[in-house]
Formats: sequence, C-alpha cells, structure tokens
Amino acid sequence: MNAPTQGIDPAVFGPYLTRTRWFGGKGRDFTVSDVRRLGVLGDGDGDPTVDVLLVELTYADDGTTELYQVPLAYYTEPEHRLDHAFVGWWEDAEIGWVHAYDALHDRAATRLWLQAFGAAADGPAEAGGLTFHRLPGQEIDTEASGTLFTGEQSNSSIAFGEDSVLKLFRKVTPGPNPDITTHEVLTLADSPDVAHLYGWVEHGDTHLGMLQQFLRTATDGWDLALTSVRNLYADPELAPREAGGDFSGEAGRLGDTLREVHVVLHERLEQTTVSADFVAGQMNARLDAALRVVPLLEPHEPALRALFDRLAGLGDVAAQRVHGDLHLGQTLRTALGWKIVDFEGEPAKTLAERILPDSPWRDVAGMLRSFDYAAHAVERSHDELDEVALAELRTRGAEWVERNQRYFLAAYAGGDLTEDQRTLVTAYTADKAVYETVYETRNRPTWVDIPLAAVARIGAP
Ligand SMILES: Nc1ncnc2c1ncn2[C@@H]1O[C@H](COP(=O)(O)OP(=O)(O)O)[C@@H](O)[C@H]1O
Ligand SMILES: O=P(O)(O)O[C@H]1O[C@H](CO)[C@@H](O[C@H]2O[C@H](CO)[C@@H](O)[C@H](O)[C@H]2O)[C@H](O)[C@H]1O
Repeated sequence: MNAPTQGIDPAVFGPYLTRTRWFGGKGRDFTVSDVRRLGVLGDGDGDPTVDVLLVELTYADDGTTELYQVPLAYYTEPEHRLDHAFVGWWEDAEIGWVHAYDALHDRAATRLWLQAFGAAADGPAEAGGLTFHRLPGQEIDTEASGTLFTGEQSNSSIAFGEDSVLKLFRKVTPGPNPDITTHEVLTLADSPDVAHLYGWVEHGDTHLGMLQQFLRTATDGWDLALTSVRNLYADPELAPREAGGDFSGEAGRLGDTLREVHVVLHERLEQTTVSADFVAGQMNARLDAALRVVPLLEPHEPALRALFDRLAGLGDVAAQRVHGDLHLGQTLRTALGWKIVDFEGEPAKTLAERILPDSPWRDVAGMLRSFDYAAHAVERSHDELDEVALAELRTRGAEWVERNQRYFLAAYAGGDLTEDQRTLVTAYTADKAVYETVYETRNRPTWVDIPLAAVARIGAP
C-alpha cells in the first residue's frame, strides 16, 4: 500500500502521545500544530508501509513548540496484535480505510530500518527520503528479528536479536544529535567503555536514530545498585562493607570508566573553558524556572543561591564534551566491564544547550545523585516499618550512599579533591537535584521527595 495521500488528522496524535513513556510534555496542555512526512519505508511487497512522521506540538502555557518522531505502520485491515500501539484510523480517498499503528511496535516494520542500514555498507544509502550511514568495519546481521525494549525510556529502542540495537529519537531537534556524535568519536577511538556505533539515519541535517552494538551480557547499573541496597536492608546487623552485595568495588570501577570516557572526549573534541559566573547564572535560571513548577523548593532557595554564588567566584572552569545526564540507569555492567550509554544529554534541555562544552563534574554529580536515589528508592518499598525501624534503615542507607560515592569519587579523581573541585561538584549536584524535582513532579510525582530531601541537605549544617 502507498502512504495515504490525504494527510492524517492531527487530532489522533494527542491521546497517543500522552499514553507513551517517552513523551516529555506530560501534564502540559498542547495542540498538534503540524504533521510532516520525512520519509516512507517499505515497497509494499508484503511489508507494511511505514510513514516516518514529525509531529509538531504547540504548548498552551508558553506557546513553544516541540517535534516528535512518530513512524506509523499502515494496514488496510485491523492488526489486533498491535492494538496496544494503535494510533488512529481514517478513510483515504485512494486507499480506503487506513489503520495506523506506532511502527516501532511492529516487527514487520522495524526490519525495514535494518534492511536500509544493510544497504549502506559501502556508503550512505537513500531510502524513501531518509539517508542511512554506516561506520567502517562494523558488520551487522540484517536478518535479525526486532524486539522493542520496554521500560523507562525517553526514546524507543529495538534490539535486533543479540546483534544490534536501533534507537529512534522521539523528541527531535534539527541538527546533529550528541548521542550519535559522541558515540562516533568514542567508537573511532575504539573505546572499551561504550557500545560501538554501527550507523545512523538522518533526514536532511536532522539525526533521527542510531544503530549500535547490542551488549549481550549487560545488566543495568541501577538494578545492580538496588540489589545491593536490598541485600543491605535484609540484614539489620550488617554494615554496608559487610553486606553480600557490597557495591563499592563496582562504584570504583564506574569511576574509572567515567574518567576514561572523559579523557577520550577531552583529547578528541573541543577543549575550552567556561566562566564559573556563566555556569552559576545558568543554575540560578534553572532554579527560577524550577521554583515555578515546584513551590516546595522555596525554603531552600537561599541556601541554593548562596552555593551558586560561591561557584560564580571560581573564575574559569575547564569544559569539554560530557555525557550530560549520567545516572546509574545509563550504565551497563557487562562481562567486559562497565559501559556508559545514552549520550543525548538531559531531555529537558534544548539541543543547543546539550552540545555546549560543560564541566566533567556535571557527570560526576549525576552519578553521586544516583547513589542517593538508589538507597531512597528501596527505602520507599519498606512502608511496613514503624518510625524507629525506618530511621534505622535511613541511617544504614546513608552509609551505603556515602561509601559508594566515596569509592566512585576516589577512583574518578585519583586522590582528594581540591577546594574548588569540591565547590564545583557540590554546585552541580545541587543543580541536578533541582532538575530532578521538576522531572519527578512531571513524571513520577510520588518520587519528588527524593530530590527534595537532597536539596534540603544542602543548606543543612
Ligand atoms: N547497546 C546496548 N545494548 C543492550 N542494551 C542497551 C544498549 N543501549 C542501551 N541499552 C538498554 O536500553 C535502555 C535505554 O537506553 P538509553 O540509551 O538510555 O535510551 P533512552 O534514550 O530511551 O533513555 C538502557 O537503560 C539499557 O538498559
Ligand atoms: O534516562 P533518561 O535520559 O530518560 O533520564 C531521565 O529519566 C531518569 C529516570 O529514569 C532520571 O533519573 C532520575 O531517576 C533515576 C532513578 O530512576 C536516578 O538514578 C537518577 O539519579 C535520577 O536523576 C533523569 O534525571 C532524567 O533525565
């Protein structure tokens, strides 16, 4: 079947977007202001037609717009196996009834991307208006079957067997995506600390997705950390260093991995400085915006401003390409050590902000926050405990956090931090916690007390 000629009723996208995990505009009023076709995959010969669409949203609160990539798989009859991914149906003048499903849930549709990558082995290949690129020396299995990853994700990833992973970006910004450009640099440097990049797909100058090495033996760093905390909480007699699942060795190895990644990015991409005054200004601006969304931050505003003032006095700060949104869920423990994934930066930032050189301490701070999250996330599941037992649990959780932060930091820095480095990492940690209060308010309101408690500790003696 050809792609419908009449265009699609934009109204069908609103309800679908708000149902997905990856939609970042939850809780905000918006209208679908435009739907653009970027490309069409599939020759109709037994394949569904896949319409790669860019859906433009306009938010009611501030009039800003965002673009989301929503590839649709079209069928002339309902496909009940895809009911969970149903987007809409309409009558097309030439085709008749069109049943549209989110194509990334449809194996018959996702194989079209893999085949297009297969055709790009000897150089960039055009397919239906999209351009597919491959990196030299990276072989792929074009026959592997695709399975959509489930879980908490900002984008949509499809594993092709145990060979490769296709990540299609959902929120799209014109221009190069740092997940691709950073992975490209690390892959060409043969870094052992990331999944190697196999290729990417673009429309004009806009990156739409990337194909990378599937890490077969990977376990999520967040899950491993939660297991360690659970082991600790299971036996009230044990200190973190004695508990079966002590995480400190892994925390140290994570610090080594992050340092190695930073070294490659420092050597191969722009090295510069940013004025600490400018960075503090950004943190203050982010706090201004956060206060409008999370009024519970108000009592902590003076302590946060004082910390950012201290940062502003540091002069020039070394800056380079960084990860930008590092947390345990962005780390995978494989048989060959830790790997860091997802170099896209914070989903809430504009692309222009995300590709700016930044202090490596931002990434360090992200991991420090994540250790804190792990202990509190497990604590939340212990609502059977009375106040005394809960206080005891919290004390032991805080010991776990302190121990793993210390091992991580020591491995990363290779020694004690200077006074200026301490100020930097404390300010970045506070800035991250402020960001998290907004993220949680919008996405997981019952978790907001985790970053709020961290913000409260900043002003505490
Ligand atoms: N190369 C890979 N091999 C295996 N699993 C991966 C790979 N890359 C990412 N993952 C898994 O997919 C999840 C989502 O990946 P991520 O890049 O963080 O996507 P998103 O941008 O949607 O958050 C990760 O938490 C990890 O568990
Ligand atoms: O992985 P993403 O790029 O989508 O990152 C966003 O979502 C994360 C949650 O999945 C969020 O991370 C926060 O929660 C984590 C536990 O779920 C915790 O480990 C992190 O420290 C905490 O920041 C991340 O902030 C957000 O950008």
